[in-house]
Amino acid sequence: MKQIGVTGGIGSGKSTICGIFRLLGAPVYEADAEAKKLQDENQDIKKGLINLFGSFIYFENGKLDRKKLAGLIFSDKSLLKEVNELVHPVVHAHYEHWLTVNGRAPYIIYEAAILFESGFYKDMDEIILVTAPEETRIARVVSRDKLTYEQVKSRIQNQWPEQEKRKLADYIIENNNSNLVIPQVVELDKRFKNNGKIR
Ligand SMILES: CC(C)(COP(=O)(O)OP(=O)(O)OC[C@H]1O[C@@H](n2cnc3c(N)ncnc32)[C@H](O)[C@@H]1O)[C@@H](O)C(=O)NCCC(=O)NCCS
Ligand SMILES: Nc1ncnc2c1ncn2[C@@H]1O[C@H](COP(=O)(O)OP(=O)(O)OP(=O)(O)O)[C@@H](O)[C@H]1O
Repeated sequence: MKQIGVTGGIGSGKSTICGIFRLLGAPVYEADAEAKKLQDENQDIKKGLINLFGSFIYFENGKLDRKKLAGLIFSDKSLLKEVNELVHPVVHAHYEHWLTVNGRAPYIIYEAAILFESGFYKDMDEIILVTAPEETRIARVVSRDKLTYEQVKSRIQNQWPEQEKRKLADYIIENNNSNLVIPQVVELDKRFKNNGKIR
């Protein structure tokens, strides 16, 4: 079983691409979505975040105030690092467990926005980078999440520049508004199912 990492900057289209892999039968682990669930449920993360910020970072119903956390960490690199160091080991342990259940498929997809930044790319057999021009990505996220241009920019400033990611990627999916993405994903799916060969 191959572990395929899918990454890309904010708004590049990772989730959209992973949705196509899922339709083709691949198990997909969504690290960012799982991180959000674990921030609400895992007691070690909850205690750690309350220690760092105070109990106001959680709502009374026990859910994390993500908007508040985002406002604090994306403008402060050292706080972001502390939060990452708290959350990432728990997500990785959760993923290892998920693999024991889903690892019988020919390949699995591990989707994460900060696969390179976290260092977890080293555990992957191959890496797909999803790309789109920065202005396109910002426009997509502003429209999807109702964030401001500046809020999206501050997240981009905490992610590796595209040219650094390109150097470490095995495959690149161009998800601009002119390339068709489904054929690019279908070709990669064939390759991964056939052990690297295109038939
Ligand atoms: C800080 C949080 C609560 C803000 O929530 P919010 O709903 O506003 O944003 P959302 O989760 O939809 O993230 C949108 C995008 O922001 C960017 N982003 C998120 N976390 C990070 C981060 N730690 N570093 C850099 N960029 C990030 C990504 O491009 C992501 O796809 C949330 O982003 C979060 O939980 N981040 C941690 C995710 C994580 O650690 N993932 C990796 C697991 S190994
Ligand atoms: N080729 C495309 N053309 C037009 N819109 C697109 C395209 N690809 C993705 N989108 C839209 O852009 C937005 C961002 O895509 P998606 O959520 O897949 O990105 P992501 O990389 O997972 O984002 P994030 O890092 O913020 O989680 C979504 O609203 C999606 O529907």
